[in-house]
Amino acid sequence: MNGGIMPLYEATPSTLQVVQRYLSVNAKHTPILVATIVFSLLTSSVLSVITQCLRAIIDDYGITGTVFNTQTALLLISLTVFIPSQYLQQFLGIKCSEMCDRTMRENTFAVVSRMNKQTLDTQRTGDILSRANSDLSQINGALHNYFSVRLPQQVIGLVALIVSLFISWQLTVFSLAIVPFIAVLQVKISAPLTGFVLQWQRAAGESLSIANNLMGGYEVAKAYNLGQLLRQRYDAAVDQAASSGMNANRATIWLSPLGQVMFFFPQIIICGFGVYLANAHQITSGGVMSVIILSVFIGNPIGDFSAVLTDFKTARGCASRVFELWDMPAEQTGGTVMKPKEDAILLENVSFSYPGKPAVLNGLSFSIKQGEQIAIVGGSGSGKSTVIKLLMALYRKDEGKISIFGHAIEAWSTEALRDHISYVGQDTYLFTGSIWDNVAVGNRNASNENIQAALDAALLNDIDVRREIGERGFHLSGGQRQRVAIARAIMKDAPLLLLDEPTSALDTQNEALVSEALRRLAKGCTTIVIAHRLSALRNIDRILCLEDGRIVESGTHEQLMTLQGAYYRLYQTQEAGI
Ligand SMILES: Nc1ncnc2c1ncn2[C@@H]1O[C@H](COP(=O)(O)OP(=O)(O)OP(=O)(O)O)[C@@H](O)[C@H]1O
Repeated sequence: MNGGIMPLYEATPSTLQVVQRYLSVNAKHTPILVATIVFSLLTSSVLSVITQCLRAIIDDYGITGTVFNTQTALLLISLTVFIPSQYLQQFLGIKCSEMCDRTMRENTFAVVSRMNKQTLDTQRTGDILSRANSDLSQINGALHNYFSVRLPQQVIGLVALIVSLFISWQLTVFSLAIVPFIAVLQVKISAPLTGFVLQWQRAAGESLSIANNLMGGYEVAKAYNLGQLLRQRYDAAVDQAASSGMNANRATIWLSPLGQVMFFFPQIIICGFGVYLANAHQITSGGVMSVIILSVFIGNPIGDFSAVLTDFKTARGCASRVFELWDMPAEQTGGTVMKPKEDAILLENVSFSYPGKPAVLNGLSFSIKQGEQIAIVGGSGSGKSTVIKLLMALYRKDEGKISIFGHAIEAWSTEALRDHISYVGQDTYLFTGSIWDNVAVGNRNASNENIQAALDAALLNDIDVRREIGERGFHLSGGQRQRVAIARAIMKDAPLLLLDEPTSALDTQNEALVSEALRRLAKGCTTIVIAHRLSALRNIDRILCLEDGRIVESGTHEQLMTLQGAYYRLYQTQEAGI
């Protein structure tokens, strides 16, 4: 079902490993967990006092004929303490699960934002989103139940068990004799649950990927009438999710009646055996009454054992998927914040191939002086964009040497390197918000005057820059989007400018506007431009012609035309409109 997607884990981690990792990530929330347990203990102690008081009241009534005594007063005080104690226990339990969820979500987003591009290429966005959202929600749901209801129930059940043993160990032990057998049966039935949950979540990720395709490529999907095809794929993924979900539920359906038996069976035994013991004067009637009340508190966590198991197995499966995401290789960090030196860019014998693909760059060498403006040209798929991706450290070269502003690319801190680069691509990504917001992200310390100046320089004074531009800037034209990207780059004011066919998707009028904005942006910058229209390169300082992953010609437009080599042929082909 994963198609060509790279599996992340070689080996599935054990339950213990997943639990240990979860606990260590959330270790900082231990105090709140301890507070939950303390209030659960307080609640259970109060409950025990209440049952003891009831026992004494019933037994004393047989002797004194009155129900109003110190036990009654204690009972009333206990009931008063019980309410706030139970409130705090639940409140803290919920807070604990919410804090853990927050930590998990923050860590997951941090991991996604640091993801290595090479690994990202092999994954599906929908699957990543599903792990970062639905899997985390499943874990939170299970924890919410556990910390707010089940953990307090377990603490109360444990204290009730101790008190019950104290009142009559024979009655308590006998009534619970069946519990271990059913618990073992439940553990066996629930064994395949984690596997089903994993399949279920994977299929959910697949369906999200397909929905993502429909929304992301809406126009193409409509233009090619892909609705039905995508629907079929979506239905198949949802069918797979439903059948894995049903398998998981089938196991849990069996667990539930067994839980009920575990809850009721002890009570039936206590009633029968309790009467027998009372008749034999081995326990008072108040004692039997107390054990019956306590058995409800003991029975609650026992009866809920199946639900705890289901939640645990579900959360375990989802947590292992989330941790799998966390273990994806991150972008290389470290390196130093360098001071740019004289030389701008130097590539020596650089080779690179995408994972599992033939080499794209084969011993590529060129250098660019500071302030120089060069163009890289070449046939489709010759590796022009790949050069730009290497310079932005999105991918790491396989061999050779890349140095930027006098320092090897590996020595740079990735963030510092990118602070020195402005990039404008073919398809500009704009964030939801206004034009103003999108330009302001170019330099978070900029004044309003600076932003306005950048908007003016990018020829954006014909639009209301404060209006919302829709998701990804879809309420703007292609030319307007490009000019927003240029204004953003102007704000950044970086010394190295990388332009990857920024005008290729534009009509002539828009191209003229964007080209003028680009000319203003490039002033004083070292610039590498990948250009599709070769006739626009007449004024560029130098043109590098790429073929088979290496530079085959270099010179000005005039020089290369005179050479009548690779560039000349490209030019002729373009002029002929082929
Ligand atoms: N992420 C990727 N994973 C695998 N292969 C890739 C990836 N990106 C590009 N390629 C392949 O690498 C080769 C070079 O691609 P690149 O985008 O650098 O070419 P280009 O010269 O910019 O092409 P164009 O002018 O058509 O945009 C192509 O064969 C392409 O299919």
